This record gives sequence, structure tokens and C-alpha cells, in this order.
Amino acid sequence: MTEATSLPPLRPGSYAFFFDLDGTLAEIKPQPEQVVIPQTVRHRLGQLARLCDGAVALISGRSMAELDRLAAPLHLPLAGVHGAERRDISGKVLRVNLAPTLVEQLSRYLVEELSVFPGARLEIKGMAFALHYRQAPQHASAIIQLANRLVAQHDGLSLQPGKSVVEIKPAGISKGSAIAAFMHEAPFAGRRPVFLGDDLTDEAGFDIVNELNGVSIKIGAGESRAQQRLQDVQAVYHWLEQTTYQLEQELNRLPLRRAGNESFNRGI
Ligand SMILES: O=P(O)(O)OC[C@H]1O[C@H](O[C@H]2O[C@H](CO)[C@@H](O)[C@H](O)[C@H]2O)[C@H](O)[C@@H](O)[C@@H]1O
Repeated sequence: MTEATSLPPLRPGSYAFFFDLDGTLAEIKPQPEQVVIPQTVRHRLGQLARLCDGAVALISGRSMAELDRLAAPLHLPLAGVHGAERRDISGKVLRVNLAPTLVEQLSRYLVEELSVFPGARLEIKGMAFALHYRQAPQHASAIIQLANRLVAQHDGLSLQPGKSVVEIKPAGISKGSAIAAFMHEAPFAGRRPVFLGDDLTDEAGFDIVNELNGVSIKIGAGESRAQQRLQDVQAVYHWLEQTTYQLEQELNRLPLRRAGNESFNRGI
């Protein structure tokens, strides 16, 4: 895996950008609600979206409501809850839901079961449940076992391990299928996908991006199927700045090139 540098220059408008959130656009924090995307980074994302006709999406384990809150005032195409919900550029939303009775039953069960592990936290995301143990590392294996047991008992559920968290989500969804769906529709279709992510859930995204001859970038240490690596979130911010600058320069050069060609054609 190589260190990620700038993207190979392509015709402006050739790239589509997909960003994971926690650990990629925002530093990991002790609690999920402490996370922020710095204002300068949101500004840069907006600039990038303008430079590529809106082909910039967030692909996250968080719910879309959370993503909108964290990215405000941007209103980007989104895939939330590891791909269980998706909003396209026109605002159309698609969701994979669990039966309401199952959600209710699992919520009640998990609240009770996690209450015996001080520091553990349950995040209920509608169709998925994140069992956080960042503040209860001594209970990690018991919490993972609990999640495993539940998934084994219910068809239609699957496990998503992450950073100090194990999540229970609908089976058959992934960040990879969310990116693939975006790549079939405007303004993403026909472009080369670039995806940055830091965690296990992002590997499915790297797979599809690799298949589509795109650029996959792993943030931080650890095994990955991504082609390139950036050291940390600060390196992502630097990469984003460089990439936006590069695209802007390429776009700015276009009218000059055309003017130059016209002069050439007219023999001036
Ligand atoms: O796919 P992502 O955008 O990376 O989201 C993955 C999960 O991120 C959040 O949890 C993680 O970040 C928290 C804040 O830094 C941290 O406290 C926690 O330990 C991490 O697991 C979020 O709470 C989850 O819902 C996301 O699925």
C-alpha cells in the first residue's frame, strides 16, 4: 500500500468523492456526540462538491439525521447506518427497515442487558444498534458475545464490528452497495470513485471502489484492502485541501486552454 499523495490529474469532472465520517473527516472522541467536522473542512467539502457538480457523498455508520447535523450547512448526498439508508442528489431517500416489533423487542432487551456493564452505551439508530464499549473496555468481549448471540437468533440481522463498538444491522447492507448505487446515478455515474475511510465497515467500500478502478484510501494503521494510506485525520484535511486546490487549478486552466486554441486556430 502506498502513501496517498495527490490524485493523478484527470479531465476536470472525472472524479466522484466518498468520505467516511468518524476517524476520517472527524477525530475519534470518547463519546459520539462530542464529534465535530471543523468549519474549514465543511467549507472545503462544499467547495469540492461545487467543483465536481455535486459528486461528493458521506458514507457513514451514523444515521443520516446525524450526518446532516454534523455537515451543516451542507446538504450532501448521504448513505447512513452502513448503507441501510441513502439519500440521492435529488433528495430521494431509500431505507432498509427492520420490523417495528423487532426494533422494540431488541431495544428493550439491549437496554436491560447493557445496564450491567457500567460505561457501556447503546445507540439506537432505527434499523441498527451500536453497542459502544469505549468507556467499558473490560466488558468488550462480553458485549461482543451478547451481540453475536442476538444476531444468531434472528434471521435478517448481521454484525458490524468497529472501533470500540459492535453494531447489529440489517443483513445484506454495506457501504459497498451504497457506493455502487451512487455510481449508477447522476452526478456520480461515469466518474472515477475515490473513497476515504478508516474502519472495518469501510473495507466493503474499498472493494467496490477497487473493482471500479477507483482510488481507495485507508486512514490510519491496520490491515486494509485499500490501495493507499493516509496517516490520520489531519492528513485527510491536508489531502482535501490539496485535492480541492488541484481540481480548481485544472478547471481554471480550461478557458485559458480554449482561448489559446482559438488563437492558435485563428493563426494569431
Ligand atoms: O462509518 P463512520 O462514519 O466511521 O461511523 C462509525 C461509527 O461512528 C461512531 O462511533 C465511533 O466514533 C465515536 C466518536 O468518535 C467513538 O466514541 C466510538 O467509539 C466509535 O465507534 C458512531 O457513534 C456510530 O454510530 C457509527 O456507526
